[in-house]
Amino acid sequence: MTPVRRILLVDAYDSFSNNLAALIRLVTHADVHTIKINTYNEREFRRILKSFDAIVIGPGPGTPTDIDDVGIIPHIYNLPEEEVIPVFGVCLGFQSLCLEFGATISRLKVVKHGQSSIIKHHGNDLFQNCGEVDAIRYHSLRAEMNEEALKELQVLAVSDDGPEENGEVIMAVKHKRLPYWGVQYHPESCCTNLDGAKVVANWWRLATGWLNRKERVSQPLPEGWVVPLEKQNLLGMPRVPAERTIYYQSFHAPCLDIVELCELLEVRTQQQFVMLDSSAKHTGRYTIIGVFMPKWTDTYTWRVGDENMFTETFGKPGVDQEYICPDDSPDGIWGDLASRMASMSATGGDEECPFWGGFIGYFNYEAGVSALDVELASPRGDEREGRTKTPDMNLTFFGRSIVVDNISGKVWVQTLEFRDETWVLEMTEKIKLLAAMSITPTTTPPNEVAENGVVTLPRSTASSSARVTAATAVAEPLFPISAVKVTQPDKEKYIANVENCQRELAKGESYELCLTAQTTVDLEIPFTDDEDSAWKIYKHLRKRNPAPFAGFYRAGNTTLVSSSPERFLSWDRHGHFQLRPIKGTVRKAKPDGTIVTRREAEEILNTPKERAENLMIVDLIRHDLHGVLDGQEDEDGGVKVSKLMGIEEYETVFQLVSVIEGRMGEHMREEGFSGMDVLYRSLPPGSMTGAPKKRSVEILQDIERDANEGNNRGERGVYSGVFGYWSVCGAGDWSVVIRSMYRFNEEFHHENIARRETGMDTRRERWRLGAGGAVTALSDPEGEWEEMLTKLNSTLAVFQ
Ligand SMILES: C=C(O[C@@H]1C=C(C(=O)O)C=C[C@H]1O)C(=O)O
Ligand SMILES: NC(=O)CC[C@H](N)C(=O)O
Repeated sequence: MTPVRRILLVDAYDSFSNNLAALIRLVTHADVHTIKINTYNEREFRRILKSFDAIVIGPGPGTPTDIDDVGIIPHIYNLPEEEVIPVFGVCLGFQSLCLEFGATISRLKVVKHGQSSIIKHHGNDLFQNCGEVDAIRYHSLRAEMNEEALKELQVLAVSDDGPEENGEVIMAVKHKRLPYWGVQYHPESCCTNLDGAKVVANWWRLATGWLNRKERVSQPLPEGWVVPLEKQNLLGMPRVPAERTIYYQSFHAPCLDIVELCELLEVRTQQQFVMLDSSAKHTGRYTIIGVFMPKWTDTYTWRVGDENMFTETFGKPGVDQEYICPDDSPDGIWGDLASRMASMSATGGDEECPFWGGFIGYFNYEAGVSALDVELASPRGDEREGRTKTPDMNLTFFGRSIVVDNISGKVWVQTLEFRDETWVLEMTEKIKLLAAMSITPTTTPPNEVAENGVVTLPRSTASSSARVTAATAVAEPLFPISAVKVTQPDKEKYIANVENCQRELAKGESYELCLTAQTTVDLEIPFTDDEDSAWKIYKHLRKRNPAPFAGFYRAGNTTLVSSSPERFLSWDRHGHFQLRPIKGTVRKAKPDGTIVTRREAEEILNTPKERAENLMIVDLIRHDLHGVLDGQEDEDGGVKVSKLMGIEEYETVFQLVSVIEGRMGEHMREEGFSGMDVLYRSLPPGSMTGAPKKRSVEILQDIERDANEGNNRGERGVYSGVFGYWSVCGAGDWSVVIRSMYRFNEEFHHENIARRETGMDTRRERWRLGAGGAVTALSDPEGEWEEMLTKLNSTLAVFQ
């Protein structure tokens, strides 16, 4: 039996390399190990190569002429004769091959990011038995041949971009003597056709042919070869059996009104209140309320870089600190959460109910950036206001909860606490009574529910127009206009930043950048008005901009009011994962006052620009999922795109939405992996960064820092983070914090005391809103500004 071959994938910090690894694994049946371009020095690298049969050099940001972008790669082509090893280069890897043998690297006149081209080839070598190759390209740079290069390299394929664009662009080469091949396009993209992916099989046939002729045999892996980091789980030990048992009551209450339910639970007067809501009847389905228990419910907050986590217990004065990690371990807080959850997992809940108790809260954008191992700009924006006041992680653990299925009308009242049955029974009675007193059924008839729990909206444009009109109708303002001061991003600055982004795209530093900007709303509220502003805003937003991932979170010094349409990541207790990135936005209201129909939206969203934007994120998310889920022993593991660029209708916009799914097999879960491993390794959400994620985050941090004067200093804060739950039953669901607003409860605390003392009649509070959009090479800066405003206005309109 021939031993299993080993392939080394050298990753240049790209967001598609795990897709490439998955494709190679599938096609070659070899073991694929991934290292970064700078994991090893030259000496170590050469030693390691002896254990491999071939190298794949992946795509990446930057240019092959810059050593920082390619690291170890050039050494691969300069190995002594006896160490030569077959190579397959993709995009940056292809360009580095061409550069090494004399080609010149220049910029494309018209860059190609997420767009497809027909690749012209002769059906030989890499393209043997390939029919029409329709392939996705992600590049700003090109390799151009000259006499010197043509002595060594043979061109195998080109694409003809036409004289208006780039003319003929080289798409594949091989070395004439040495076992080196490369392609400029991306065989691993989900939109490259099968003939385009076949080159990997052909390369492997050619590479193994060469290996056999040379009788090159690889050595065993070096002693102590470490498991790639991604394969270590946060828990660091096998799954622990559940110790707790949940007690619950369930009943049907189709007339239950969520707002009334929250008011029954005293949202108006409670200092702390937490709810994940589904106010639109598609995608989202459940409303989950975490019920605070005096002296019992803990809220955990943490700041990036801190060794301590803070714990605040509801109804108890003071804050406790707990040591969690040394500064240099990025896993610290995440590992800590995984252990906490392991010790709290429970059994005995209703299979139908997604949440049985557990953590609810958010990780902000900066928490995600640090999980990606990118250093945060310093100093942090709020440093002078006290570090604990603006947590990057803010989670509350709930033993008591109420869950409402907004489709079937089923309600669960549950507790994880010991001897807490009385609370469950009393709460059940209260809710039944509340529902009985309600008048109109608020749930959707079950026949609109698809099998997967996703409800499709009616296609009728007439009904949608009516709804938009209602949503945009001028209502009584929530706060008197004179009490509201809005500070919006500066238009010129935003447009200049779109252009800054596009300059980076043209250089090959990124393929797509999700640029954002911050808006603040300062309110002056009479001391006599004791109705809580946050709840007032939420109720309004719930009606005005109903959203599948809406929610309200007030704990740990923060109030977050969300009407997000975007699921980031969900997982169920059986290891099924789902991500639903949105990219591509059309505003429904036209400037002339009429409404965009679904057909018109389809026309706008079916353009290369919008589809490219969406595709890049789909490929990026596949990569994120592959990163954790690949290499499982269970056969049912894997990643698939179950919906590509569907059009979804929301209150004020149409959006292009894709769905990517994956499965974590039982074997992995037994080892101790959980949904948190996937969440941790997928932050921040790719739809809020662009691709490749790491470089894009770095670029955006620079660009946005410059844009955000005032106390944000380029931080996105809760906006762009994720908001959701991780339940003791093993399930989780997290949305992207967009179309949302938040405030830090203690901001102006001292000023407000002074105001009252000096006899002023108003108190101050500041709400923060972010908005943005993906910038690509095809973006029109003015259009991007408009798109940002459209998104901003979906929430800002509450104040106008
Ligand atoms: C950046 C925002 O939204 C993101 C960007 C989108 C786009 O570029 O079309 C769509 C949804 C979100 O992923 C926002 O709402 O502020
Ligand atoms: N996808 C890639 O590898 C891109 C390579 C290079 N950064 C370019 O833009 O051309």
